[in-house]
Amino acid sequence: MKIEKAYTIVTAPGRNFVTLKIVTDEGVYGIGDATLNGREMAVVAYLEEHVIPALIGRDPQRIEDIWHYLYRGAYWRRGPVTMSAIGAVDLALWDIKAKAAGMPLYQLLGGKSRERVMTYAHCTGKDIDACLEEVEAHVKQGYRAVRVQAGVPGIPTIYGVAKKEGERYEPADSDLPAEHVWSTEKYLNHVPKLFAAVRERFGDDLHVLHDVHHRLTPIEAARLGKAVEPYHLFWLEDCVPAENQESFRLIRQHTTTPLAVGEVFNSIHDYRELLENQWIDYIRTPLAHGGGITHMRRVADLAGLYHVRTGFHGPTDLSPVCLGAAIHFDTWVPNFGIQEYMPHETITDEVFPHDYRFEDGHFLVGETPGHGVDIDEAAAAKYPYRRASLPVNRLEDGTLWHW
Ligand SMILES: O=C(O)[C@H](O)[C@@H](O)[C@H](O)[C@H](O)CO
Ligand SMILES: [Mg+2]
Repeated sequence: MKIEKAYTIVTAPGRNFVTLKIVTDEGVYGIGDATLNGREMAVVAYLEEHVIPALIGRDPQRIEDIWHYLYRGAYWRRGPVTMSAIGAVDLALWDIKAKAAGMPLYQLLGGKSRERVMTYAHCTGKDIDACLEEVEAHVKQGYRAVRVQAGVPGIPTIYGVAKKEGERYEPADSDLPAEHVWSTEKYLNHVPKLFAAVRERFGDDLHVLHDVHHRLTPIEAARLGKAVEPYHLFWLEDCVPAENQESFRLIRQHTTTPLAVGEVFNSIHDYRELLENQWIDYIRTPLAHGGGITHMRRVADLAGLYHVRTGFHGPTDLSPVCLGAAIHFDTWVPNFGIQEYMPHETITDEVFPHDYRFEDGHFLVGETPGHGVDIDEAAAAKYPYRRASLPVNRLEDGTLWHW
């Protein structure tokens, strides 16, 4: 079998997505997700100029060798653009291998470790009461786990909270970055009240998660982790920027609140100290940004040594291709924790037909050979790309702040 051609498809059904399609001389093809929110065209350029020409004529079944050719063989290693490009190739190649074998991807990985994949939903509100209503609606739909984010008095816009009630939030919502105002003091004084209210109304069994989006310093994160211990969160996510892995030593010394990190990571080396020192509890890197299945299963295995579980990123800015592949991975991986789920818009689902199903707060993996997600190229062509950016944050005095 040989790779005959490969090309990128950029489409914006609701939001931007980049897809890589690899076609073989035997007619079997595979697709991978190459979407990097707000930096889509950088990955397209990397794939078209540096990756696709080097793939033509290769045997697509040699996934491991192609991965190392693109990673180890490159002078410039790692980074989100490179690793998303490699991730897209890897997902497409696993799709091809599973199709050629006539197996759903989870079978090729080693078979089912569980019957269904627990997901968590996003519940947001302009204030605590509005957020509680969202939780109520999701519990009624069968969710066992919810991420809660509510507006904070005195902060005009909070990332992760929908602009209008009943709407979802879109991370990249303007041509150039919108500017948000951030106040750590107001946030830290308010947010524990949200968890107290959730526990009071919904009791102890519901899994409750929260995302800090990297806004705190280590000692502030320690204070928050400690303050919310009575409400036993499933996890506290991205409480500090994580370039300095050592920050987590300090946080861990102060709190038993479980910590999740990694949606902006792309390499096993980003995790090494965090895992070896047992400073975190969940890894978040999606397959599409972490070099695909070939690399992320190594990260998951390393994590497993330290009782750390997976909790893959699953926002609307990863395409159904990444989500579909993740559901196969989640069905197989021994140390699975939870899968994030922000439902895609109907037009997104129409462009990306898939066989995974959502039922009663869980995903059920499909049985179609491959990862079970396809792209309708004619439908994709109807939605042209438009630049969209994530916001930036400034403190109340104008200082540019962390993501
Ligand atoms: O789902 C999450 O946990 C997130 O933090 C997202 O809202 C990201 O910020 C977004 O996916 C960036 O592209
Ligand atoms: Mg997050």
